Amino acid sequence: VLLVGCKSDLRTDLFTRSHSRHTPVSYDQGSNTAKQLSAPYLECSSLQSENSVRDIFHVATLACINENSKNMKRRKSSRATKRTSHSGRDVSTGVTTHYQQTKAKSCALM
Ligand SMILES: Nc1nc2c(ncn2[C@@H]2O[C@H](COP(=O)(O)OP(=O)(O)OP(=O)(O)O)[C@@H](O)[C@H]2O)c(=O)[nH]1
Repeated sequence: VLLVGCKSDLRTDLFTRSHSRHTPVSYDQGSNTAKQLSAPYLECSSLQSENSVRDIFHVATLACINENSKNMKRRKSSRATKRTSHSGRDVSTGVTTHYQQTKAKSCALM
């Protein structure tokens, strides 16, 4: 989960500050809410910079890739444990069995 504060330009917009009934959220408010969610906090303004919006997608993409690779590592290690227990060998020795080697080569990524 990423928490994204949008329209960050309104924080410094004089018209918004003097005429709007709503007060823009401060960086600290956004950041604290993100902490409660255990999520990174980012801000952007499509009005000020297209790059800032692109950066959000960049960070979100990297977060997805990292999450996927973590999940794959978790899946791999749980499969290794299963294989080891299936082969009846002790994992704590760190010895790679022939069974593990041949199975690892046959895995398919979807
Ligand atoms: N000040 C400011 N206004 C913005 C920004 N991004 C969008 N707006 C304005 O917000 C309004 C809504 O923008 P949209 O791009 O239509 O937002 P949306 O949420 O996709 O709206 P829908 O397409 O109706 O779902 C428009 O008047 C935009 O000009 C921003 O970064 N800063």
